[in-house]
Amino acid sequence: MCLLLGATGVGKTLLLKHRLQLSLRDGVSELGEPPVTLPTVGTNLTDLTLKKQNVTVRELGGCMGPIWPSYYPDCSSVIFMVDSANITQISSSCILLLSVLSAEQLHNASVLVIFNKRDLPCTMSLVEIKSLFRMDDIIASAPQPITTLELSSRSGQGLQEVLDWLDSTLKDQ
Ligand SMILES: Nc1nc2c(ncn2[C@@H]2O[C@H](COP(=O)(O)OP(=O)(O)OP(=O)(O)O)[C@@H](O)[C@H]2O)c(=O)[nH]1
Ligand SMILES: [Mg+2]
Repeated sequence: MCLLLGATGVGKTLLLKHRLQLSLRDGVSELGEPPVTLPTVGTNLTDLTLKKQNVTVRELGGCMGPIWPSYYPDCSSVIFMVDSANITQISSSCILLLSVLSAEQLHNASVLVIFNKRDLPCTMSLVEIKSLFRMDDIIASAPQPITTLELSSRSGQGLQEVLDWLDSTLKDQ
């Protein structure tokens, strides 16, 4: 089980329900305009078939933060999403990420941090965002292996890298 976590509105549902599944079926270039999504009150469960291996991804809505830990026991990998265009949410996202990384039950999980919404104009560069996040310090001190990626769930740019990461976590198991 892979958990898809992140503050509300960062783009988890768009990625899981309308991008990962579709791109596996039709290819990354055939995505089209994104449909409207609603805030997830609860969880979204999706099975993905990657190069003949299956992985179940569970999105936990941002508003479910207080009960995220009850889903940690079955989890072998974590995708943590950040809205890199929402500068006011950066510090709270950073605190959320630190609390996820410090959870004992997730110490053996592989972690992917996605900086989403890279299509929006006037966003900071990835270098600036990572420095606000103190990403290098986080990677150096966390017990988990952490990978970072840039993504636009809207355009699909970066989706293939997310699929490749998911595939690599399955091979490691
Ligand atoms: N421009 C742009 N908008 C995006 C992108 N990803 C998601 N969005 C938009 O952001 C809004 C929130 O997306 P959701 O997928 O519902 O967010 P969520 O993380 O599932 O939110 P919760 O379920 O409340 O935790 C929607 O209007 C999406 O279309 C992106 O890469 N670029
Ligand atoms: Mg959602």
